[in-house]
Amino acid sequence: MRLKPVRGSGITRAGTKAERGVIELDNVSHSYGDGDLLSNVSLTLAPGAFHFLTGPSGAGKTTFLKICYAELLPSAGGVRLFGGDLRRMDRDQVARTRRRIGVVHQDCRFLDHLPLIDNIALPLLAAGLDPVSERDNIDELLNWVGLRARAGALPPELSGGERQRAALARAVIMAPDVILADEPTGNVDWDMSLRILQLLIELNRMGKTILIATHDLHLIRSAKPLVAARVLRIKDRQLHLAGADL
Ligand SMILES: Nc1ncnc2c1ncn2[C@@H]1O[C@H](COP(=O)(O)OP(=O)(O)OP(=O)(O)O)[C@@H](O)[C@H]1O
Repeated sequence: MRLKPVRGSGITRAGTKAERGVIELDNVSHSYGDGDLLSNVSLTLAPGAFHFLTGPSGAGKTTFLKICYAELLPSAGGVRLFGGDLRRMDRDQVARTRRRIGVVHQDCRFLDHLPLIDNIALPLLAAGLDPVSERDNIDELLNWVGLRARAGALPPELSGGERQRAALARAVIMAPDVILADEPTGNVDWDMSLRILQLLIELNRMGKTILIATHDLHLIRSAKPLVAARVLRIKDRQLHLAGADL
């Protein structure tokens, strides 16, 4: 799979030379109003790195990812995306920057009345591009995730594993530099979990930076021989680097 950059996407590589990390959080804290959920968390995601993010249910993994892709501004602290300070970006800059980050949402977020192929093309439409001219790219992506025969299916007709792979295809349609995946193997059997993990590892070998939030320690252990991954754990509102004890 080549994952060719989408033409005319407006994605800028300006500032790349100055990048230290593709995503940098500096002393980030976040509260939904009832005490800090995350407290003084810092992280630099280096280009091409592969990270897992784990922690118990409710620890703040999804919140952490939302901060990383600028869906949520943290209550305090700094966020830099591809070298740019999020708080100094205007709406257009934020939109362009977010196109460089592909997200696999925990709940997949499909439009149920649209066939799978149109759901995968949605990010193209949102970026003002013509999906028809990207048809080869979409077909190649569907092939890559093994869903070419399901292109016309509606999301409710898909199995859990098909939905997760479709969500991954949609996350990479804009050829992002970073992929954030929130429980991408939730509700699928073990063979399918490994298949999805392999797809994410393949993307990493193409140079993509990967961050996977998962509570599945078995999945993380299975990745060990396949990829040099760092494992981050949210515990007691802090981010820790997990050791060999995992
Ligand atoms: N928009 C919101 N408003 C208020 N509270 C929220 C909001 N989003 C999340 N929370 C709360 O913040 C806490 C952390 O939620 P989050 O989804 O980030 O955790 P998580 O580690 O991803 O959990 P899980 O593994 O169960 O998906 C939870 O108690 C949740 O109820």
